[in-house]
Amino acid sequence: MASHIILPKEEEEEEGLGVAVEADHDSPEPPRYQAEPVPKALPFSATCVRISRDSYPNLRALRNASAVSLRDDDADFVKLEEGDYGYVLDDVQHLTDYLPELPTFPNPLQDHPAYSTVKQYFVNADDTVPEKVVVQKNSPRGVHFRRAGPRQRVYFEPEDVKACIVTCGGLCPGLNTVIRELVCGLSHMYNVNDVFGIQNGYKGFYSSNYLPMTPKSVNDIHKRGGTVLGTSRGGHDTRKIVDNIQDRGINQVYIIGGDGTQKGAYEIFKEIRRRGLKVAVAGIPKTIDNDIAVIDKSFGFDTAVEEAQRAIDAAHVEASSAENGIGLVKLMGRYSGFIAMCATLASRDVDCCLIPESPFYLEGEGGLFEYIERRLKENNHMVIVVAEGAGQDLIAKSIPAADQLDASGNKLLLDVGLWLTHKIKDYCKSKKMEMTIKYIDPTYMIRAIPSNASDNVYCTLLAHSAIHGAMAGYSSTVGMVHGRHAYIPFHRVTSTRNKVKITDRMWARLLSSTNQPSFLTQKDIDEAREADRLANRPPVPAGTSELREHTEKHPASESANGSGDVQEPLASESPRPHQPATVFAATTTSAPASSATTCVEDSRTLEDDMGATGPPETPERDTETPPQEAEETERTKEEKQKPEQPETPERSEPPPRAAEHARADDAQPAADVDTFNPDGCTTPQPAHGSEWPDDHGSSSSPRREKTKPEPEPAGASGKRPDVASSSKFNLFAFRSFSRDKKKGEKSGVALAATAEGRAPSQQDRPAQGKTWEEADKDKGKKARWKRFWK
Ligand SMILES: Nc1ncnc2c1ncn2[C@@H]1O[C@H](COP(=O)(O)OP(=O)(O)OP(=O)(O)O)[C@@H](O)[C@H]1O
Ligand SMILES: O=P(O)(O)OC[C@H]1O[C@](O)(CO)[C@@H](O)[C@@H]1O
Ligand SMILES: [Mg+2]
Repeated sequence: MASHIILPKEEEEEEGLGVAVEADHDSPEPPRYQAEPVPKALPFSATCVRISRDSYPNLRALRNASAVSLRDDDADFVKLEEGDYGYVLDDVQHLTDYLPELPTFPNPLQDHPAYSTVKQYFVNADDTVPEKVVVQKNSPRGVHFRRAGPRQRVYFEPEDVKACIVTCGGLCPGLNTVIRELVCGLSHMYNVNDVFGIQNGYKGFYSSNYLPMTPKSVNDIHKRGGTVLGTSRGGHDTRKIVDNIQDRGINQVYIIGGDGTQKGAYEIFKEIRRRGLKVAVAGIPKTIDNDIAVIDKSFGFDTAVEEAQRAIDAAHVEASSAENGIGLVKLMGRYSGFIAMCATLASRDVDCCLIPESPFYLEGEGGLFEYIERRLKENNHMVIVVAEGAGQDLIAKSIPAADQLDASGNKLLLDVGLWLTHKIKDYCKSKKMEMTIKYIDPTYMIRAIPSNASDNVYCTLLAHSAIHGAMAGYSSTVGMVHGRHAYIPFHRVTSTRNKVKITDRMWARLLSSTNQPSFLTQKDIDEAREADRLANRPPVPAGTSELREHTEKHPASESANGSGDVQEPLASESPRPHQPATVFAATTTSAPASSATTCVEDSRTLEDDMGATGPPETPERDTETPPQEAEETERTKEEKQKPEQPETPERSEPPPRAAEHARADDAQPAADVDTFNPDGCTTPQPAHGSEWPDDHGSSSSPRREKTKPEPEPAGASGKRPDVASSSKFNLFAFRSFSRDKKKGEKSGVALAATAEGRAPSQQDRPAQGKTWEEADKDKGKKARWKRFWK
């Protein structure tokens, strides 16, 4: 009888693919691995084709490989391996890359009573995880990452391992769980008992005693917030750190921290490699802001979003208990507004969410003040959520303050919550509006709590993945990519930052959930699209001159080369004209429901702008044409074709504003098409790779108590129509259009006559011997010929 062990997805394995320890519990037990003659283990990396980006021979593969710009010195550490069908592995560093003759040992897990019963517990050495799971026919395929997990052969004997753990940067729920699971995992899985804690971040390597850690000493720490090891910013001195690692005989370094910390880990690894030390470096990404690139989400993020609900609930209670009450909640998010966005979507009590990625303005049509006034009139109260990095450009204008940096070089932010509170108060006073505003800042309270159940599980798996990787000789960051754990090269997570994409579906869902104005001008939208396009450009060759040229050309992508710590929020420099864009890409407003043809074309254009390389109906491009060029050619083609389009009433050019409406509206039905995701992770995704639930934007949630008035028809009052309601209007229009079209399939001619308010005449009837459908076709043909000769 086979034993039934229910495994988390990470451990599940397709039969036959893995290198089985036990192929089948019913079959006689196969001989133990060490009983067989052990071939000299050849790590996969040793078989890799090492390709520098300067000399990359195949442009197509290069384009598919990466949208990441690299610094020259980072390019030396890139290990790309090409396979068939555009497969590219962006591999991680391995000890044998610089110490080729290292001996290997059987993994002690094979004799472990807990693990040896598990079918195929060891991952196949060739298993990889794709960076992109949603691709189009002609779009770049992205790269693959090495799958995390235990290997059959390891590069350390348990009794030789001396491991250390350090936590750096800001706090985050789950830090203690990761520490605990590293200590327990090393001990329980690999019999490693020499584990030390480094106190107070990077500087602890050279300025504090190392703390011995045992499973017993860490047993309960996951129930506490913060980090038992202490943390700090600044103090990264690569040479001193590696001197200490070397002097103390440490050979596995586990580094838990955010983007800055991972950059530090990379520097440590490079120095270790330069010195030829047999030391594995494992980075475990930590950030409450969820701003680390590539990975689905960072640990502690779920806990933070959950805890933020309590603050939002309190704000809602305060606001709804007062006349014209406003509850304002500030949440963390220096450059990325994920916590604010997800807490807003989860709560349904929020009327407005402001994040660093989406610039906003206060006064004038479509501004925040106008919206507040309207919302209070409609509902008597409102809740605003603001991410700490939002509106920094606006504050800087009204409170001139010298830019200050923390010890790690991060910009210190001004308190947007306090500033907004005063601004709103002043505005209401000037309008003689009675109101009460309560400002809640729960930021540090959220960060300080222990992690919730799902984060605890995630932390455990991350710790285990890190241990398996280090034991197998890899140096990398670990993380979940589309629900599978992977080893990700350091350069991948340090060269870009994960941000909310305001041109993506998730932000559109938020806008339609809150009904807030998008605050975006057409310029903002264009800039955001351009940024998306740049993020999806082919990689920049490592050659200095080309890189420099590229960086000068595209300053927006500067942050992508990893040169600067601070990345300004998108479009923050642009002055905020008091003219709102009347649309937000895929969600907005009212328009004539007739332009179905434009619908197809424009939604395609939208997809193009967001990084897709072309519509399915376009002929396949020459694979060697760089996508930017190809895209431009495509656009030029389209533009050239435009004047030749027939001047039917549906296709006549609307005035600029109406054209925007039409474009956004027309994109609406196509909004179900997933937007292209050049970074592999624009919005955090739930574990197991499923899409975000599509009903985030639904206003019918039982939790949403407030009633929203029915939208006025577009243009009726000259006011900007509500985003969500007008989207529904458009969806309705689209549906009725489809219904009509179906009927028209029976007889468009007859239908046209009916629409004109007359019975189908003899003229409308099909010619003798012809069906209604054939008559329709004939009519279409005639019209086309007419247009052609014209
Ligand atoms: N480019 C870099 N090179 C080497 N070390 C760095 C670099 N950037 C930051 N560090 C070091 O990493 C540590 C943590 O950095 P930082 O304070 O920016 O926090 P973080 O890891 O980004 O976490 P978070 O921002 O989520 O709180 C600091 O000790 C800092 O000195
Ligand atoms: O006050 P500290 O410790 O510098 O941390 C504040 C920063 O840390 C973060 O939580 C990132 O870890 C940011 O959201 C925030 O700006
Ligand atoms: Mg950081």
